Amino acid sequence: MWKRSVLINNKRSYTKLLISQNKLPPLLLPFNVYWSNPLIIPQHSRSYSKSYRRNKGITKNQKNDKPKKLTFTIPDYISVDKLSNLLNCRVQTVVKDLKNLGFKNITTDYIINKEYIELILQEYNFELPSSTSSITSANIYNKLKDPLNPKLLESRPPIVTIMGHVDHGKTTIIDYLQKSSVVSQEHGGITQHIGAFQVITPVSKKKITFLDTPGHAAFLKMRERGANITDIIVLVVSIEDSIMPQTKEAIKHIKASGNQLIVAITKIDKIGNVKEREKKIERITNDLIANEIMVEKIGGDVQVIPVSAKGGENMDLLEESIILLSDMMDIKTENSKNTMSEGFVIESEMKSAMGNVATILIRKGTLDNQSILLCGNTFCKVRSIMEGAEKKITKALPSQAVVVSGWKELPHVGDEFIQVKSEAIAKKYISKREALIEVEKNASRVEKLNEERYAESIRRKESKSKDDIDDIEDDDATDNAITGPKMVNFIIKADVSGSAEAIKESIQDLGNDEVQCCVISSSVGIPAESDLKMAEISNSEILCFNLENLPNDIINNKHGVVVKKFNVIYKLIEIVVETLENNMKKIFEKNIVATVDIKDIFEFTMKKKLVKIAGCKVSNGQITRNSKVQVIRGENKDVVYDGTLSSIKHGKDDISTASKGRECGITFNDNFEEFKAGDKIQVYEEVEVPRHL
Ligand SMILES: Nc1nc2c(ncn2[C@@H]2O[C@H](COP(=O)(O)OP(=O)(O)OP(=O)(O)O)[C@@H](O)[C@H]2O)c(=O)[nH]1
Repeated sequence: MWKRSVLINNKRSYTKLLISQNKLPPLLLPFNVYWSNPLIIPQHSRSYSKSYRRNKGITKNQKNDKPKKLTFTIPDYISVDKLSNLLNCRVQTVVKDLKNLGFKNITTDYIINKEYIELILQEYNFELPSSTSSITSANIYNKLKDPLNPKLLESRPPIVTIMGHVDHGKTTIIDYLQKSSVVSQEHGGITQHIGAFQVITPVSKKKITFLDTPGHAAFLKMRERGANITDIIVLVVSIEDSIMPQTKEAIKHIKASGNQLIVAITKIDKIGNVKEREKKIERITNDLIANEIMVEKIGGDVQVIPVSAKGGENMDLLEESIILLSDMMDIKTENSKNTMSEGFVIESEMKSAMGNVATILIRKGTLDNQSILLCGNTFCKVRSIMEGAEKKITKALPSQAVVVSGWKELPHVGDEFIQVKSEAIAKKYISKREALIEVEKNASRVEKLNEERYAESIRRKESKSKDDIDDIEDDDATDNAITGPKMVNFIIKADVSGSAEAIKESIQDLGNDEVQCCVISSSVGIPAESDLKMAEISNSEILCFNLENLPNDIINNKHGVVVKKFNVIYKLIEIVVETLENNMKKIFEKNIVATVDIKDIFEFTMKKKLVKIAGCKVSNGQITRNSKVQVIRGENKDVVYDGTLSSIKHGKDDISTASKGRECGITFNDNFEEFKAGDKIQVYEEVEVPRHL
C-alpha cells in the first residue's frame, strides 16, 4: 500500500530525506508489517503524521487551527466512500488526499483500517480521542502487569536451554544432570519429564532450571513471539563432529535472542589420546570463532567446556560455570508477598484424572493454590501445583517449572501467563482480547479484499485497453480502478462446509461487464458479529443456507446488513442473479403517449421581453404540463429539443392538459424557442427496461 517508489516519484523532499537517511517512518511501511509487528504502529503514526503534514505543507483546515470535534465514533474499518460521507467531502477529494498521503491502489470501495482512519482524521484537523488502537491481542494483557519494583528484587535461579545438532549429546547431558542432582538423589530417582527440571548443583548447592528438549521447541516458539524465556543457552557440540548445520541454526537463534552462551564440547571420553583431544578442541574453538562466537581464547566471554556426559568428566565444571555466569548476570526478579506471578507455558495437555494441565515456568512472583492465571484466551484457577508428575506442592517460586491444573481450556505452548486478582478480571480481559483477535482477523480479510479489488480493476483496465478503448485518460491506475464492473459482495454462511463451498462455486463467477459477483467469505455456522461487521464494511449481503433458528438480532441486525435465508440452492442462485441485475445500470425506453403538431409561431411581449409560443394541435393522446417531450423536425426526424414544458395555454389561460383535437399554445423550458411551424412534439414516458445478466 505504502510504496517508497510512489513517494519518490512524487518528489516529496521530506520523504526522500527520510529515505536517504534510512529513517522512513513506520507509517510508510507496507500494511502487513503493522499486523506482523503491531507494537510499532500507533506511537509513531500520529507524531509522524504531524511532522509529515508540517513538512508536506498540508493546507487543509489551516485557517481553522482549532481542531474540529469528532461527532462520530471511529470505526474499526471504513470504505473510502463512507469515510467521505463522514468527512462531508467529495469522495474524489478524499481519494486524492489519500494518494497524496502515499496510499496506493485506492478505489472508492477501498477499506481503511482504524489506524489510518485516525491518521486521515488528523489530516482533516479532527480532534482525536485518546488512542486505543495501540492495543493489540498480543499486548492487551500488558496493562495488567505491575512494573518491577526495584526494592523488591531478589535473585532467582538461572533458566538454561540446551541446544545443538542432532545426536551431539543434549539428552545425555540432561540425563546426567538429573541423575547427579542433589534433588533427585534425595528423592531416589529422576524427576519425571515435564519439559523443564531444576537441579541443585553438587558443588555449590545452587539451583539451575533446565528447559528440556521440548523446552527447545518452546524457546523457538517464544522467540517467534519476541519473548525471552531463557537466561543462558548451553550449546552442545560433539568433539567428533564439530559444528554441524543444526549447530549453525542454534547459533543464529542464540545471536538473535541475545542470551548468554556457554559451549559444551561433549563426548570427550571418545577421544582417549589427550593430544588428539586437545587438537580437536582447538579445531572446534576455531570453528566457533569462524561463526563469530566470542570465546575466551580471543578475549570474549563465552566459556568453552569440554565434558563427557557419559562418564561425568567436567560436568560439575559445566554446572558451576552456569552458576558463575548467572551470578555475574545478577539474575533477579520481584518476589514479594504481593507480587503477582508471571511466566510462560512450556507444555499443556489434557489428563484424564486432572483435566487440563500445563507446565509453566515462573519468571516472577510466587504461585499459590487458588491463584487466578490469565493466559491467551483461557484462564486457570489453580487447583493443584505439582513438581514433576507426582509431588504436590503448595507454592512455586521464580524459575521453578511446575505442572498446574485448573485450566478452563488448554493454554498454548509459548504463551505468557499473568496472575490476576479475580476470575471476573480474567473473563473481562479474555473477551476484550477475543474482540481484538476478530478485528485483527478482519484486517487480513480487508487487506485481501483490497488486493482482490485492485487486481480486478487492473484486469478490467487491461481488457479495456485490449478493446482499444482509449478513453482512459488518467495515467494512474487509481482512477481507473474507480471504473469497471460494479462488485456486488456476498458473505456465505452454511450448515456444512460442503454447502458453503458448493454455493461459492455456483455464484462466484456470476456477472458481466457491468456487475460482478464477489464472494467475500464462505464459512460454516450462524453469522457472528464479525461476519456482520465484515458485511457492513464491505457492503455485502449475507446469504444463509440451511441455517435453522437464525436469531432475530442477526436477521434484524443493528448494522443494517441484509441477511437472506435459503434452503434450496437454485433459489439462492436466482436471488443472487436478481440482486446482480438490480445493481446493473438502469436503462429507460421512451414510450410515445401523445403527438402534437406545431402549426404556427406566435410572439408576445411579456414583461418587456419577447416570448415565442408554439401554436399547436394535439393529433393524438394527451399532453400535460409535466410531460417530457421531444421536438422532432423534418424527414430525418431530428430531435431538436428534449426536455420539459414551461406552460400550456388555451387563449390567455394556463391549462394543465390538452387532449386529442385541442388547440393550445406551448412554451418550453431551458429557454428553448428554436421551434418552427411543421415540427412535431412527441410526448413520452420513460419506461424502465428490465436488465438481465
Ligand atoms: N561416549 C559418549 N557418548 C555420548 C556422550 N554423550 C552422548 N553420547 C551418545 O551419543 C548418542 C546421542 O546422544 P543423545 O544425548 O541422544 O544426543 P541428542 O543430542 O540428545 O540427540 P537428539 O535428541 O536426537 O537431538 C547416544 O548414543 C549417546 O549415548 C558422551 O559424553 N560420551
